[in-house]
Amino acid sequence: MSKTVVLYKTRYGSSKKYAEWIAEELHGDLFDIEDVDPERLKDYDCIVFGGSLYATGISGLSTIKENFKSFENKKVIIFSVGASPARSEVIEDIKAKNFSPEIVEKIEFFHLRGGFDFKRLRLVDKILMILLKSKLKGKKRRGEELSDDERGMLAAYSTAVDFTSRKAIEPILESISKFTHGNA
Ligand SMILES: Cc1cc2nc3c(=O)[nH]c(=O)nc-3n(C[C@H](O)[C@H](O)[C@H](O)COP(=O)(O)O)c2cc1C
Repeated sequence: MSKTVVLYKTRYGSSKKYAEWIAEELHGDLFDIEDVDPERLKDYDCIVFGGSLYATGISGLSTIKENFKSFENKKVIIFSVGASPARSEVIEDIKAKNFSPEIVEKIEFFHLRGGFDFKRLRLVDKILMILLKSKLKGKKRRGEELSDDERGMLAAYSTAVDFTSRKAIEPILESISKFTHGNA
C-alpha cells in the first residue's frame, strides 16, 4: 500500500490546518517540515507539502528543493496557502516565482486560501503590511484603479478574514487517490 506523508510550514496556523485535514483524510503521517529528518522521507511513496505565502515566496520550500533529487519516482504535491484567491493567473505567478521549469514538470501544484488577521501579526509582518497598506492608499489617492484583490486586502486590515475550508482540499485528495489506486 502507498504511504503518504504530509509536511507543512506555517506562521499563523492556516497551512497546518490544511495539512492536518489532508493527513487525517489519508491516515498519513504529519510533520512540521522543520522537524522532519529528510532521510525519513525515503520511506514514503507520496509527499505532500504545504507552506504559507509571504511576499509571493512559499515558506519551507527550500527543504523540499534541497531534497528534490531523492524524490525521484515519488508523487510530489505542493500547495501554497495565501490570502489571494486561487485564480489561474495567481497560480501561474506563484509557480513562476517559486519553481524551476524542471520542478514544475515533476510536481502537482495547488493554491489554497488561508486567512489574514492584522491584529495577530508579529511586529515584522505588521510593519511589512503597513508599508503595503500605504502603497495601496497612495495608489488610491493618485486616482489609480485598485484591483478587486487589492480592495479586499485593504478591507482585511480592519476585519479579520478566514477563507480556510475543508472542501478546498478535495482536488488534492482526488489526485492522491488516483495515484494510490494506480499503485495498488
Ligand atoms: C507580510 C505578509 C506577506 C504576505 N504575502 C502574501 C502573498 O504574497 N500572497 C498571498 O496570497 N498572501 C500573502 N500573505 C497572506 C498569508 O499568506 C496568509 O495570511 C496565510 O493564510 C498565512 O498562512 P499561515 O497561517 O500558514 O502562516 C501575506 C501575509 C503577510 C503577513
